[in-house]
Amino acid sequence: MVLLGSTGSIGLNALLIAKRFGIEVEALVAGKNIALLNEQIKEHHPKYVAIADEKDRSLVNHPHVFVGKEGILELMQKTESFLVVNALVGFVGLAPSIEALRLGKRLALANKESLVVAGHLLDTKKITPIDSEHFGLWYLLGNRPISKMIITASGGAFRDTPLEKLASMSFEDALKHPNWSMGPKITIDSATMTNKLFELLEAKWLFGCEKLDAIIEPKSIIHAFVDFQDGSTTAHLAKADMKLPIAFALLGEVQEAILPPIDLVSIGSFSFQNIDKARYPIWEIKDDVLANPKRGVVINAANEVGIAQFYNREISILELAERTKKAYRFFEDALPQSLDEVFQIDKEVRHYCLK
Ligand SMILES: NC(=O)C1=CN([C@@H]2O[C@H](COP(=O)(O)OP(=O)(O)OC[C@H]3O[C@@H](n4cnc5c(N)ncnc54)[C@H](OP(=O)(O)O)[C@@H]3O)[C@@H](O)[C@H]2O)C=CC1
Ligand SMILES: CC(=O)[C@@H](O)[C@H](O)COP(=O)(O)O
Ligand SMILES: [Mn+2]
Repeated sequence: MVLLGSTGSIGLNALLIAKRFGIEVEALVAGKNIALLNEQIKEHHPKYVAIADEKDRSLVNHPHVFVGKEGILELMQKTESFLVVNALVGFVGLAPSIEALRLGKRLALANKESLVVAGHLLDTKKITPIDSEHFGLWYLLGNRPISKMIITASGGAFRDTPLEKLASMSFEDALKHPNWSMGPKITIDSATMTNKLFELLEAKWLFGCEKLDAIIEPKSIIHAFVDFQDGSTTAHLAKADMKLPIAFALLGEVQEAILPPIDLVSIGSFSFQNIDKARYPIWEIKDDVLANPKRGVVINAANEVGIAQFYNREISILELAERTKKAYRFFEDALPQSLDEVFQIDKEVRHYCLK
């Protein structure tokens, strides 16, 4: 396989699964964590590697090092593996997703931003999602007619924070996810509920279901529900551990234990809540976004700029959502019809948000 984002949270789990099932690692792509990349090179012997910055090239213990965004695409063109795992974070993952599909490869996609910004322009038949809720939905699907898909949210780091304290919460506070251990960007997106908005778009493009929603399940044990037209509802439960969705994405089918079983008696009870717009102001645009899913590129660009501003202590977490909504309203006509337009709109929105 070709693994993009090998030094991240998903990347590390993907390498564990690859090792356990003897999947050959043809190429590794990392960003700035060269020390970890060097360890991975030693263990997995990839033919090619890529990194983000030219200045780090000489630090990489490998004879075939590609560099930068173009370098990732060049690396992909060299590889023979059928499977590309895209675990890059953010908009930078889009071009490699496009390239993987152009090269006729199967795309195991953790980089949900690719679907958020350009889901209508990607061939989702060639994509296997690496996301716990979408894995759960896929697992539940049968041949019976569906009326609704529902995914769950943990509520993120500020689920129980008094509302009046939200504005003073720091980036570091927002990184304290109650259930999942993940990279920083998606953990912030969980705290703002933007992750769930993205996941509804992801589900829309992957499954084509018109009725979609999300509710809070604070334990992150139930990941998805499917309502069927006959009145039945089924649920997918599993421990909060990405190795299960990753194993299916890498292997297609899995017949042995990846995680221990759920012990319902020790869990004891489940509770569910609606998503409160006062705590998660991004949720005010949820219905509009689902009615206009091609506008995901605007939300993503504004959100990426806002997260950097939140990190730099220029804005609060509440302002992050407000700025994203402001950009969403300002760019109401931005409906990309091509991948070129996606890149153009992304650029314009970032420029607007940085003014
Ligand atoms: N973590 C999770 O459990 C889940 C994650 N996802 C999605 O998966 C994706 C990855 O998330 P996660 O693993 O948590 O993120 P991390 O931040 O942990 O990892 C991101 C990876 O991308 C690399 N990277 C970032 N920028 C560049 C760049 N410009 N060039 C090359 N490599 C780069 C990083 O390299 P380095 O660290 O070396 O700089 C790292 O290997 C996200 O889109 C997220 O939404 C979806 C569901 C669950
Ligand atoms: C592991 C995974 O799939 C994440 O997307 C997770 O869902 C994030 O947690 P939240 O439910 O808090 O967004
Ligand atoms: Mn998820």
